[in-house]
Amino acid sequence: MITVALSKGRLFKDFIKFLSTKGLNHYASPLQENGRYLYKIIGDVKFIFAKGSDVPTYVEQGIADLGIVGQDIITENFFDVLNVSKLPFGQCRLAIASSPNLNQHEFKVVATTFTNITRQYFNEQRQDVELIHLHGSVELAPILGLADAIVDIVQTGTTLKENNLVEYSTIMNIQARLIANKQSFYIKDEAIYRFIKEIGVI
Ligand SMILES: Nc1ncnc2c1ncn2[C@@H]1O[C@H](COP(=O)(O)OP(=O)(O)OP(=O)(O)O)[C@@H](O)[C@H]1O
Ligand SMILES: O=P(O)(O)OC[C@H]1O[C@H](OP(=O)(O)OP(=O)(O)O)[C@H](O)[C@@H]1O
Repeated sequence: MITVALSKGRLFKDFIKFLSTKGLNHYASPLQENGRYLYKIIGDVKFIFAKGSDVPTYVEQGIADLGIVGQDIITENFFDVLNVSKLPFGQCRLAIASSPNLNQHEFKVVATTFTNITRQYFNEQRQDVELIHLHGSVELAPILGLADAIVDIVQTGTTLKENNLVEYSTIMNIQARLIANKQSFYIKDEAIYRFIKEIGVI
């Protein structure tokens, strides 16, 4: 038995679609059954449903052998896990955004959930900014004057557009990643290989 930690939000929906397009309905169908279940065993795979930012913790600690998580989460935080491969879903980007017609080089206060990535970016730009950490609805910050700009995830661009904000720069492109516990990857190599081959990741 191997354990796979899944993000239970957007990436979960994307993963189900990914499984369906590959004809892997023996996984997709039971996974999408309604309910408040926290894990599901399908054949010899146990899927656990966690918050995206907690997925690498379950993998790092060896509770899960594999995990599916956004690149943003594993870049923002250091986790001692194996970054096995990219997955063909969850595409989005981390971008600097604010009201139109401003000069990015004059931003002094930036609000974001991703303070580590943002700090590194502005350090590399040699631009001194104060960071404000927010947990969500980050777009409110420049609108209400809490910050000059934000660094946040942009996918379709709808949230920015509907709030009269524009993108200034892309900081990083993001997609889902398959990660693995370092020990499991060697100890449970056969079972892990069977699963990742079955879902067509290698
Ligand atoms: N529009 C988007 N907004 C946020 N994340 C997105 C978006 N598009 C793709 N992603 C990716 O999805 C990941 C979030 O996945 P998911 O929603 O499954 O996580 P979650 O933590 O369970 O959800 P939530 O944070 O909404 O509770 C992000 O880390 C990012 O890589
Ligand atoms: O470009 P778009 O397709 O509009 O997607 C981007 C929006 O989606 C995410 O927010 P989410 O819905 O997760 O809410 P949150 O801001 O409260 O975290 C992200 O933080 C942006 O606000």
